[in-house]
Amino acid sequence: MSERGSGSAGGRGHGQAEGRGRGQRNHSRGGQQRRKPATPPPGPSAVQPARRVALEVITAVRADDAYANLLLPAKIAEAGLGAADAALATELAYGTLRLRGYYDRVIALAANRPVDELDGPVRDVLELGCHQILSMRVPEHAAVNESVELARRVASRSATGFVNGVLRTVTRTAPEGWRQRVSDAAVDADDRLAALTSHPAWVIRAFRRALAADGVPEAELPEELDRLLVADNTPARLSLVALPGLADREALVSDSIAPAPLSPLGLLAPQGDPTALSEVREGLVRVQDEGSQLAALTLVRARPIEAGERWLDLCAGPGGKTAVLAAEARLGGAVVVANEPVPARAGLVRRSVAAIPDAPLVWERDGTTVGDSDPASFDRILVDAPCTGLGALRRRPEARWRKQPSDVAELVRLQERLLDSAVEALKPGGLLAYVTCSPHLAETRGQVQGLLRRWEGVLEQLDAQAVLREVSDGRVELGADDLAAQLWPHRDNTDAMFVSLFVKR
Ligand SMILES: C[S@@+](CC[C@H](N)C(=O)[O-])C[C@H]1O[C@@H](n2cnc3c(N)ncnc32)[C@H](O)[C@@H]1O
Repeated sequence: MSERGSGSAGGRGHGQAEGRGRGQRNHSRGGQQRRKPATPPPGPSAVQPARRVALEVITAVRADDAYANLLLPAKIAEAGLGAADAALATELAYGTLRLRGYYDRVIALAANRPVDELDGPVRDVLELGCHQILSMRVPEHAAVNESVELARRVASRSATGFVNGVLRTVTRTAPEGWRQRVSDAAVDADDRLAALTSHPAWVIRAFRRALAADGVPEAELPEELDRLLVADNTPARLSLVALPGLADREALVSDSIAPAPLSPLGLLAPQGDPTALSEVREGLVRVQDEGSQLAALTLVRARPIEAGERWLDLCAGPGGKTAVLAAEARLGGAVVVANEPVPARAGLVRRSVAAIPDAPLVWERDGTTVGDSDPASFDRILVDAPCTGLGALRRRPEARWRKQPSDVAELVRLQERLLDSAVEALKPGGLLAYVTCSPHLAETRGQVQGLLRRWEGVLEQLDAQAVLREVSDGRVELGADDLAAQLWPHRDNTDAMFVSLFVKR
């Protein structure tokens, strides 16, 4: 660390209390000095429930691989938080998980040691404290004092002094000053971008390649990449889908709910509890990113539905696209089979379609075997394959830290096997949509090239871009002159969904 010994709060075992005024020299650079120091470490006191809930979620994500979007609502309900505290807990947990890569750099500088050397619970408390100090308008004394109190509860007694010292050091330099220090400490340009935007460097490289392949000229790549990384760190809007034939989208539009710009089924609502809408409670309106709606509609609207068609959603869990397919199929007289091999997720698929009359049959099979068990059986198949999920970072705050580059090859192999199985299960003349919520080229355009090579003379690629333009009334912004379509958060305000379409000869 270039700042070693320059007055950081660390430099000793974190179990040792940091005496006030020692090791706390100012790190700020010209004009960025902070006003007054935070108050001294408090004695035992109550922790605000929102902070306690946020810390429990952050710790469970780190230690138990929990999913924040599933755990947080449960913890909020368990703690009986009201709307304001629930919103605060959400900002604390999601914001910290999203930006922890950046906060770890700040902590390493402030503590003068790599964060890997810290005990997990201490690191969690420090990251949560940094989020409040550097990104929220929480008064410094509240952020520091409550963090010390949290440390008292989850770590050793001596860790409280360490947490107090590190966070007090953080408060002494303004947020812009920390950005400068983190930038100065980076080893190269990609490391700097990774640090400042809180993305793993390998993800940044994958995004750069995907943007280039999507037609972004080299000179525009840095700015376009910046916009994408910023969009990833901006919480997604609450996007809803009104299931066709079951909910009247226009009737739901109000002062606070607007029609979504791209999807003919979509609505945009203010952040908050979607179940405040009775149609959401009844399962007629569902929370779903507009990009996912467009992906499902690409398969549906590629050509008119003929009564009696059989459709297969090969990788259906948790059932978001299944619900759209099932509602559309019902209107056109088609039937849907949804397949999801993970039993708990198959349960979610059943729930997602429970409100739809003639709900789809749900199989719990390995999708790679369906081509053998049910050859030439379906008129349309959606393969919304398991993927790295790198296109949905806005909505899944911790997802960027979960995957490793080594995961990509295994996922690509599974996607290939699922696609081959789907081609076998498709009737001649049938339609196949291959979709991922990842822009990684190995999972998108690379996968399409391989598929067309393996099934030369059998599969023909169709113009998914043209279908998407028609579905969105020309409003979707697409890049490369290609048959497949790549959506982007910074351009389309959707997840980075990749959508491709094929017909079997
Ligand atoms: C990207 S998600 C699908 C999302 C879903 N289509 C939706 O819109 O809600 C991929 C799903 O594929 C499932 N999956 C994993 N391995 C599979 C396999 N061998 N066969 C079929 N599905 C599989 C995962 O459990 C996961 O639920």
